[in-house]
Amino acid sequence: ADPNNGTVPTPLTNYLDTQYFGEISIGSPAQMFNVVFDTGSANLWVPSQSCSPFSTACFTHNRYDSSQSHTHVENGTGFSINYASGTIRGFLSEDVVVVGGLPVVQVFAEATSLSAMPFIFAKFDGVLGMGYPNVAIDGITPVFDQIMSQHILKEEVFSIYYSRDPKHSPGGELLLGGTDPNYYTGNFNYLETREMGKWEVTMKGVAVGVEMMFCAEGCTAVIDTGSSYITGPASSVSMLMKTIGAQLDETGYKVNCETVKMLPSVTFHLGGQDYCLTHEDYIIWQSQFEGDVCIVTFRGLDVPPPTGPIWILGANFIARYYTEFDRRNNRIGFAAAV
Ligand SMILES: CC(C)(C)OC(=O)N[C@@H]1CNC[C@H](C(=O)N(Cc2cccc(Cl)c2Cl)C2CC2)C1
Repeated sequence: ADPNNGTVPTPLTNYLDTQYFGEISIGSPAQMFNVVFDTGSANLWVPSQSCSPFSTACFTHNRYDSSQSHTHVENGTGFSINYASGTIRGFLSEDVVVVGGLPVVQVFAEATSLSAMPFIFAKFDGVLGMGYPNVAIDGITPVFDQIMSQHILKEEVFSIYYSRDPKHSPGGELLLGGTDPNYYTGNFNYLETREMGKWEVTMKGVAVGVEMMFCAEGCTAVIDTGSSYITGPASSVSMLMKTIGAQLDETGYKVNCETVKMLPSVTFHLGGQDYCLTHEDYIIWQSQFEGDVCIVTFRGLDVPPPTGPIWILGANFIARYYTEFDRRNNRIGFAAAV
């Protein structure tokens, strides 16, 4: 009998409200890795033991050593990902991957070069993409698809809880096969995924306070558990930041901490519902020795057509709204997070 009745939890660590990751193992005997469960991508990669000696980001992270695993299967096909934020290059291998105690035989990438930016800031070792197969590079079947084909999950869904405060424990939870009532209240509101095969929905507008300011004619919102912040078209975000009196410096937007209490809410109109973020949700208040710093968790990012222009709703949105990703019905559900 399955103690979890067809659901599989993985506790997540919350690093500074910007990186949420959980532990998986690869190989036999198990080699442990911390990975971001990223709905914005669909591949699994971890740093490789055969990393180039010049890749600093590799040596500060756990590395997979295929020579130490008796379930490793050679593949060797080349692999590379160009993120907006950095690049990784490597080659494919196959081995047993264990997520929440569930083993799957999985093709994944061993990264032999990781761009220093931004991976030297990463507390996690790698990325486990939770996106649809058609987003997967090299046409590799993603981990969640391999798990669904075992027909052991109660429902073909997974849900994500991100805590809002690094001091809470756990920092979050990935639940395969269902939703976890410990982490949400009220009912779910569902939105059909816009384009088959991506975790994105149609957004009907973005309001600041009571005033509709952006996306009034409709736009695309990507629900991306692997992004720290909310991003929108650079012009829209800079107008939004001007409205709340935020200044842009080399690390992002900041506001004077004295003004935080008076900041307006920002509301996202999704599927007939209003999803409101208050300053509590979109300001990260950091007390530093030279005084408090108040970071605004919005970034401008212009994604070129045909994909863009898009808004990306990342960790700070998900921390407020518990999210269910439903592969059976191709829809996303939101409920108020506890
Ligand atoms: C087109 C395609 C390549 C599939 O696009 C993507 O994969 N798009 C990914 C979408 N989700 C966020 C991913 C990302 O930016 N990072 C880097 C990152 C994020 C937060 C904090 C840190 Cl420190 C870092 Cl390094 C990966 C860790 C998830 C890119």
